Amino acid sequence: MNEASETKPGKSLPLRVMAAGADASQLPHIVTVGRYRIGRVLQKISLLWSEQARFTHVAASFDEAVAQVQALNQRQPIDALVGAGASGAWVRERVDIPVSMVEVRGLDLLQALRQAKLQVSPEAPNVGLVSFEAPSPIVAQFDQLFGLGLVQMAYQGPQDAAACIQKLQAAGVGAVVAPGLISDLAEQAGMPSVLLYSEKSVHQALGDALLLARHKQVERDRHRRLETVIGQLQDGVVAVDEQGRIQALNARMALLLGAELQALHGRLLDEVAPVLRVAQVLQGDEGGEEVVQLAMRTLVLRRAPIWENGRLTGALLVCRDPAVIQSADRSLRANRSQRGAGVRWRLEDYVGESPATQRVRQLARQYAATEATVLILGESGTGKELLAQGMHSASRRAGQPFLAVNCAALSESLLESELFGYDEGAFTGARRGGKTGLIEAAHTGTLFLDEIGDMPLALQSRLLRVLQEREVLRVGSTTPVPVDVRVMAATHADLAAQVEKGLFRRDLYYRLAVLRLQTSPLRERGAADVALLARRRLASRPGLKDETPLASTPHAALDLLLQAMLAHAADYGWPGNVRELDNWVERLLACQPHLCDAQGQPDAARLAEVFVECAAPIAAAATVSKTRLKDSSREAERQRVLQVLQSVGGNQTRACEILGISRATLWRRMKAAVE
Ligand SMILES: Nc1ncnc2c1ncn2[C@@H]1O[C@H](COP(=O)(O)OP(=O)(O)OP(=O)(O)O)[C@@H](O)[C@H]1O
Repeated sequence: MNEASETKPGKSLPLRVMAAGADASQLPHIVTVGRYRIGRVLQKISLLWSEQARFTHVAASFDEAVAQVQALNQRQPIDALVGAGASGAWVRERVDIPVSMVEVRGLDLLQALRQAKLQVSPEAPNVGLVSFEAPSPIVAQFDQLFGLGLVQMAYQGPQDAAACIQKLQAAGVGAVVAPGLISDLAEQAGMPSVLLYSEKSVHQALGDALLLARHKQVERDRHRRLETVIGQLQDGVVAVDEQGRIQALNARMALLLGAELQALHGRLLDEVAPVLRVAQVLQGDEGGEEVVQLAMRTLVLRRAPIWENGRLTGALLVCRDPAVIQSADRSLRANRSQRGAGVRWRLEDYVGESPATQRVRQLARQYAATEATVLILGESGTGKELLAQGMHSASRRAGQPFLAVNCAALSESLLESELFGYDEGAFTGARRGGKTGLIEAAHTGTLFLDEIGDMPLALQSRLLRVLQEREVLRVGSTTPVPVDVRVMAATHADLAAQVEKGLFRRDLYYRLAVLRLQTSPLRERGAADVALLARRRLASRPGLKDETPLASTPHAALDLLLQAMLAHAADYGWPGNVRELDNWVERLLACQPHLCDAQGQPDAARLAEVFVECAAPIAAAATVSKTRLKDSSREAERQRVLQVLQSVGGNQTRACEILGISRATLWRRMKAAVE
């Protein structure tokens, strides 16, 4: 047999034959393995398949073949292998690539035996049949039945191949049918041999290899896609198989593990980074989140087992930078709090040129630049919320949520869940998934607590904890959530006096009153401020908001009316402050035609009729001392509330509109009225 054209052992021979125009790199990569005779057959037949696959031939056997296949796979991933006989089985046991084996078929065997029989000599008339590992019992039965005179023999590998030839010679075998190695050795020993495998079975093996390769290729493409996807992630991601070997990871994870991405594939993760304790998850532990130190960084590690069809097939580990989590958390909370994030006012909207107003504006501007808690004191309708919003807008928190809650308007339990939120199942009727409280929702922004003086004592303690610890505990939860919230509080009440009476916690009072603002009631701000405010309010009404100055035509008449209205209210106490003034302006607009006489001049009597509030008792009160003025105003307030409520049949919303006060103020005044 001619061995001259044989590829030198140890060299890989790429068979570069393919259809014109096809992109070779897209074709599956199949490697045929075999030396000598089987090697040549594999190369020859694979040429015929070159349009369907890219072939490389490894002309080696056993361990040498294993080493070459592995090296080749590193350079150009192999989709499938084709092997035969003992060497093929040897390689199949040792590499992680699908192998298609060249099989021996019955008819092929008979054909081969016939060919061998034709080559025996009278001195050695027997035909030998060698198979790998064990002789075939079926062939033995055939031999017995038909008296073929076959000498069957088995060999276990390269170590007993030479001995096998000697045994064949000793048994008078003149020609042998054998797999690659034995048939080659027989030829070398001068014994004619026929290859056990037919060309047909080699074709069949190549066809099977192609199917395996296509399957592998699809899997590899999927894997590549997965790696591309996880490559985009900011987090470090690694997936391991059930043994803890790295199957896929991204560049970020490779960086954290301190090695090249490619070099990490297939390595045991527990050896590379024991701190990730992957073995624990592979034992079925559900993992969860924990903080670990990796590559000199503090990371949040999330580990999860991978289950497929009820079987644990690996684990997924994700390492996150806490800074990324914090920023996501911030934006989540900010989004969540959109429900109340509307800030309408800025500090410039706090109108007034009286020294007291200017001073408040100036102080508010200074406070806006700090992070300290602010307590705003003043009567209802004097712009306390306006100032809080203004400071928020002028602070570094502008753009973040501004959430307001009126502590007087809610019952204790409602206020508690509104402010602190609750966990799922915290109480009967608690919403599924729990609820985020306003304190949490205001994270990175400002929380405005209106009417803080009305906050129940139990909640005062909880609020104090938030201010001291900078964390909030949801109702029913034991895990505090860190928050970064600036608190501004407001009250019309004399909080210091409430502290003395034990109605307000002293420690909370000091916490809240780090910075203070005192708004002035309208009656103390002087006629100029009142006129200025009234004009601004009038000018901001829809339809009047044009370029034309109020005092010129066509608004001159209106301005005249406004002046008359203010003159009429010169001694009025404005218990509802700016909100009430607003209400007056509204009334003025609505009653405008009725308020003028036939000459178009303001009619004092009609004014008095429409603006009844400043009739005798209040006007008279304006001349008495400040304290008495307050008392008389309060009395007037009470009377007016009762009067208005009566006139609207107890409809509180309507009464608020008429009085120009908030519901909380109405509620307070109603309380005072029944006391
Ligand atoms: N100095 C001011 N300049 C312009 N508008 C003002 C001023 N003061 C109050 N207002 C207006 O009066 C109305 C009530 O203001 P705001 O709600 O801020 O008062 P408040 O003191 O918080 O009242 P309450 O205690 O009843 O909640 C708002 O429409 C606000 O714009």
